[in-house]
Amino acid sequence: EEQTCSWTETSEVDPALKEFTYDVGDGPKQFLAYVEPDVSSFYQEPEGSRKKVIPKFNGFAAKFINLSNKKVKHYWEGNGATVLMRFYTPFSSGGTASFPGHRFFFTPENEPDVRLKEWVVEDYPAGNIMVYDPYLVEGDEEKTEANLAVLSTDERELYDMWQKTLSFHEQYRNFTGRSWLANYGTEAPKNFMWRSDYFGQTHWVTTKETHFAEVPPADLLEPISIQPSARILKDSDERTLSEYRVKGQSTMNMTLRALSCAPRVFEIENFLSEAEIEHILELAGGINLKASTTGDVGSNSNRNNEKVKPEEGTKTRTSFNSWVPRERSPVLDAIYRRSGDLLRIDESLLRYRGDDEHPEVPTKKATCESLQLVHYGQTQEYTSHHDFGYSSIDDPYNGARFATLLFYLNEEMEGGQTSFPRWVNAETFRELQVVPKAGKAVLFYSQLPDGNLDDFSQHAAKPIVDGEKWLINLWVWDPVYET
Ligand SMILES: O=C(O)CCC(=O)C(=O)O
Ligand SMILES: [Fe+2]
Repeated sequence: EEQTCSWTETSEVDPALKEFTYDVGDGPKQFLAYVEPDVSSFYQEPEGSRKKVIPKFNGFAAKFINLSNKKVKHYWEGNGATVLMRFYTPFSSGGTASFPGHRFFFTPENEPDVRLKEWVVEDYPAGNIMVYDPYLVEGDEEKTEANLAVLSTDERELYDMWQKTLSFHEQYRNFTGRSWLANYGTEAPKNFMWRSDYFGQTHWVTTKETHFAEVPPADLLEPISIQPSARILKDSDERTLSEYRVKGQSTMNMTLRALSCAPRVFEIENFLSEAEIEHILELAGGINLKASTTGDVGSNSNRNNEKVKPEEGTKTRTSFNSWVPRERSPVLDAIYRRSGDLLRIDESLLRYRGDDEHPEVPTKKATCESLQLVHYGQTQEYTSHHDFGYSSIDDPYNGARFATLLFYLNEEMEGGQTSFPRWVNAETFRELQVVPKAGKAVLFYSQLPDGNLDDFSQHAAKPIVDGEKWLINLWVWDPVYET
């Protein structure tokens, strides 16, 4: 068989995964936890030869947990203003990117003056997880148990699941130095993850989805079928609209280059061709972009936790965006297939599937979101945030965003870099900045190889100083996408 990527499949375990023993109350168990390697290894140098530089940026993910059977309101208090963030349904969690010293509080749903619990965010990682538990009497199990008697059996089950998660979190943090931001029981990602062992590490992967050399005529760019049976391509099948692609090329190589090891960030030059960019921007011309609404890192359980409209002046995201489904055009479908090859994720996982396609995956739905088209004008930005959210404690799959692919559609704007302020390195306290270049893709993972959410994946789109920025992004989930 012809080799299609630089990575040979082996049973080798990622050396950053270390076994530790924990106990959440039902006996000792083993877990393979991600332990951040010594920074020297990122430079391929002997252990201890380099020292990690503490970044100037001191923000991180603050996760709030409502361990009560009542709906509560979550407020942020800062800069002299009190801002309602969102509602939390019973036993749900949510979060936001925060900084040491920030103040938050919970109130009952209809009593804004009653503060059920207040927090001042501490340093990382101590300040990661904020719990409101009205039943707990510190150091008195008997009284706590008596208080818990008000819970129904179902509520008690959720409460106990949270207790296991919190207990695991503490043991995991003692072992790894990081907070456990996922639910207890979350497994290692099912999807393939490219290794990023040292700066500049490269991987290559081939794709049959070669570049479009010209934009096909409009009548060939109509939406395609969503029927799984119409989507299956055998290896030997010709790719769609091949007469408009680069001539004489049946496969194309893509090279991933590691920009950061913790978090794992790669750049891929020339992922999109000029013609593909032209097509996407043409589509964009017919799309009515809306002001971006995301501001606080949500829990995935949007069905429960209503967000509230961010107040003017507190928006973390000032760009405009729109969702573009994969089936919108055959060229977009090709870009999804190429993205699947890049991530080494079967393309069928990135669309609605037939019964015989990946029956081991518990849903038929795509495990990714629609492409998101984003436009930033002068001064617009997306302040530091995480792409992940928190799955509900009773989500049997613990689905969460896994990887983000950003595709830049233009270049030479001033500002507009994608920054990773917490990248682990031994040289500078400044953020890692990726400069947009037309056709370039950036890949980063929001999960760690042990299934935890990667707090260090925090990133921002720097404000546009001059010009504008166009980009599309693709969010891939693991193991399933649930809303
Ligand atoms: O615009 C960028 O460079 C980053 C965008 C981003 O972080 C997002 O859309 O989640
Ligand atoms: Fe993002």
